[in-house]
Amino acid sequence: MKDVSLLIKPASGGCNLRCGYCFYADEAEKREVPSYGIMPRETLRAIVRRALESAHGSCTFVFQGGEPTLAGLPFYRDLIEYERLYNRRGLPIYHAIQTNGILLDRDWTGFLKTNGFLVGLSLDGTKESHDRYRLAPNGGGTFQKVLAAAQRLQSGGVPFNLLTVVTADVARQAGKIYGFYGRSGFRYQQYIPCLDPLGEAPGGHPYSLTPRLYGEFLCALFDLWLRDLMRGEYVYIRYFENLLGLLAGEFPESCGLCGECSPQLLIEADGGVYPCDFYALDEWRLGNLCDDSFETIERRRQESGFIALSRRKDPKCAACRWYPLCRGGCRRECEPALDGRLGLNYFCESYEMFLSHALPGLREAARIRKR
Ligand SMILES: C[S@@+](CC[C@H](N)C(=O)[O-])C[C@H]1O[C@@H](n2cnc3c(N)ncnc32)[C@H](O)[C@@H]1O
Ligand code: SF4
Ligand code: SF4
Ligand code: SF4
Repeated sequence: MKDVSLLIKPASGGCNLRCGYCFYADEAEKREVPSYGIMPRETLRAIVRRALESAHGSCTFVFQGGEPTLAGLPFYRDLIEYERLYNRRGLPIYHAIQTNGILLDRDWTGFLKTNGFLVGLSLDGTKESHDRYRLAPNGGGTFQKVLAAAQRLQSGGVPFNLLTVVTADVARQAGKIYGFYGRSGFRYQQYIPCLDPLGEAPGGHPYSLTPRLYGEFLCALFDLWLRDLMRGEYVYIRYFENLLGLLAGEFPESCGLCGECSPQLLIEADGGVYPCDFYALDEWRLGNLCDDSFETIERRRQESGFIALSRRKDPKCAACRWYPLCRGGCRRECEPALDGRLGLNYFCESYEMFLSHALPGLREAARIRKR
């Protein structure tokens, strides 16, 4: 393999929060073994060794969960030690961690800084929208703690992206949230449409995002972002950045814009491998990185038809004028797949509404960025 990139769950689905919408808690509940516990050191060692001995380019280790900080700082110190042991060819190694921020004290931020971790921090907008669903086990809100973690990252000089789940509440407050992030110096932002649990008809929860609300949210956010760009203030918003790349003929970095699922490797705490964070389910288990080579896992991925299915889109996409910028979106938004074909993306209406609103502005943004 050229570059190896692994999404690792060191604490499985274990978490110190109880966010009402958590898709991973939903997936874990649907498995025979909901939690694989904390990853044993021997498993971590085997994974790091296999990755570093198989790669011919770089190695990227992304830690996620559940809550990956629950594995504890010594786990990550051992990771660095295993990398030192097995990186005999001096390959470049990159690190990232996606966290709810609750445990991020000065020891953590110091470690993340020293070892060049890129951090994703989950914050759902203002206190009002964040504290609606991102709750501690006792039911209390977590906004103040996450804000303190963000400030600690800022003062420690650790680069971080905010990840904001676009719930129905968040969608109604684009201006308030974007303004708050701007005043707080949070210039790297990613917004993820809130997904309803697998196998349920969408729209059944107070957090459920409707296609119309999501379309309106994207339009409002885009106008604010473009206004800032025209004033010379640049804010990174991952989706808009990917659209600019697509317009310039580049390959998108965001998986849902590639036109098909990319070959991801999600590693559970027992070393088990799955094709995507959204499909860490028993029926999609591809093997175990402690025992199986990357070639074996790749062969099983092909046999499973996971990527092939993502190419069989709803017929509406083939005739759609927005396909070059939408590409049918993420497969998880096209469930249920029936008769060997994906359904129409649940947010199709949002993408049509947004792309027809934003195309002239995107072209203008591309011109401004070229100057
Ligand atoms: C499953 S969490 C794991 C990492 C860590 N516990 C955290 O919250 O950042 C990864 C990301 O998925 C987001 N997320 C959780 N449930 C979601 C849902 N139903 N739809 C979209 N994103 C969701 C979280 O807010 C977080 O940004
Ligand atoms: S903190 Fe992350 S893993 Fe934990 S419940 Fe919330 S979204 Fe899920
Ligand atoms: S389901 Fe979505 S995120 Fe997962 S591999 Fe497919 S396009 Fe990517
Ligand atoms: S806008 Fe709708 S029809 Fe067009 S490519 Fe996207 S999902 Fe398909």
